[in-house]
Amino acid sequence: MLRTFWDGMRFAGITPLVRGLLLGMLGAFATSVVVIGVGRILVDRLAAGNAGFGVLFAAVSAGMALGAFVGPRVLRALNRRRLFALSVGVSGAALLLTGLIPNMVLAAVLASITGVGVGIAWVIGTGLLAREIEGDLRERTLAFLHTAARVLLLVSLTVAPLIAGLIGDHRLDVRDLGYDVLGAGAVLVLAGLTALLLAVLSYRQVDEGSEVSLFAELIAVLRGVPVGPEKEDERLPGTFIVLEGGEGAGKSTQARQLSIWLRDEGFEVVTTREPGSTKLGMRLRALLLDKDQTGMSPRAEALLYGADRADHVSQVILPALRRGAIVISDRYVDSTLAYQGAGRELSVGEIRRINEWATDELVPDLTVLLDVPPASGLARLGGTTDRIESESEDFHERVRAGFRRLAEGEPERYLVVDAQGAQEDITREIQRRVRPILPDPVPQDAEAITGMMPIIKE
Ligand SMILES: Nc1ncnc2c1ncn2[C@@H]1O[C@H](COP(=O)(O)OP(=O)(O)OP(=O)(O)O)[C@@H](O)[C@H]1O
Ligand SMILES: Cc1cn([C@H]2C[C@H](O)[C@@H](COP(=O)(O)O)O2)c(=O)[nH]c1=O
Repeated sequence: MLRTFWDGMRFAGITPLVRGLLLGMLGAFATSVVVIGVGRILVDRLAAGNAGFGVLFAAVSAGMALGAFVGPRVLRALNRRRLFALSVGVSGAALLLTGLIPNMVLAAVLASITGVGVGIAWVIGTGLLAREIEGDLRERTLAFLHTAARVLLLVSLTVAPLIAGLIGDHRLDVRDLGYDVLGAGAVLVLAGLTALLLAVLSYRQVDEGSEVSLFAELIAVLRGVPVGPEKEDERLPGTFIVLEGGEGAGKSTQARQLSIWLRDEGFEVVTTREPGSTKLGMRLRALLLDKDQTGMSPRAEALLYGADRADHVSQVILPALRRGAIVISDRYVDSTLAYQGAGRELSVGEIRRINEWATDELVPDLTVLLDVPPASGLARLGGTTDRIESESEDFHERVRAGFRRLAEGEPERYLVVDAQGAQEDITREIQRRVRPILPDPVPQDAEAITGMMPIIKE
């Protein structure tokens, strides 16, 4: 256990985000276990007995479940990183108040608030960690997190009651006013203050430095108004669909079928691909796939794919989406995350950030992952292979696993299809998934028809 803990400590500091997440998650978790640790002593002092402890325990657990399942959905307008640090702070503040105001009813309410904070922090924290770190490192970091959580549980069940006992209960009389200082309350205050401090430290590490202050963002969310200047992609009238997968998975085939169907349905469709859909892109494609460039440094490779994408987004994809078209792209950011991230073993978190910048955070409405064993996909291609196709089998296996992990991380935005099935079946499966996200078809002469409406003419 100690070894896992130590290993994790060494890796925990890789990026400020990971460090901030671990600090915050452990801070939040500590608040819930301290409630359990000294809860027994607290309810005895408040004359609430076994039933009181049961209520306290149930309040924390129910709060955690509520926070995990409902919190991020209800508060989805708030930046997730900020919501993370804020929920750590809320669980600390609730714990602090529980310690300061010794009252059973209030303790139960505050315990549930502590639980909600912990639930939100845990669910956002694990999600962001999974996105930020890859493979073995992710396993180690999660192992570290779980070991540290167990240590915290052990400490709060043994050391916290001991400290509460050592502090003891005292009565403070100031003039006519009396205040009961409880040992258990003091432990809760200390733990609450620690969690608040960790929330601040965590906030500093995880916040991306938005131009909108946390306070302004909170007020906007509570009032139900948009936070800061609306991002352009939230207002784009078009629909962005991406086909991803390894070599020979059938992306071009399915992109073609999809565009034929959508055109028949009356939509303007732009079919495009990466790399190589702009003038600059064509030159980058030639360079990237040229076998003479074997040995190109992985970072240069990732940046060149990013450069192609930046040009592609600004010159082809965004203008089409602004017009309200349906854009179907054969490959997008996930290809870099899978090929250069998983395949070349670069940091997926770093690649993601570079690409967020390159694409101005344009995210597809739907990504269809055509999943095929590399050997089968490559066998379909035949002929000569390019620089990337001729990579080792291990490389292509890592790429496939990388794609699948991305889809597992965001199941609502992906359709994963077994690409070994018959082409027609795959086409039908894609159509079934695409249909619900389509806008109402616009007739070709819509402008003329709209212009004829009397109310618009006047
Ligand atoms: N479901 C399928 N079953 C068998 N063969 C298929 C299937 N889908 C496509 N193919 C065939 O596999 C070959 C590669 O298909 P396609 O070009 O669509 O793949 P791709 O994923 O775009 O490839 P690349 O990675 O080179 O871009 C083509 O000959 C195509 O006809
Ligand atoms: C976008 C993108 C692509 N690649 C690789 C994947 C393929 O081997 C080639 C593109 O060829 P295709 O026949 O058009 O599929 O480039 C990559 O490694 N990283 C990327 O971001």
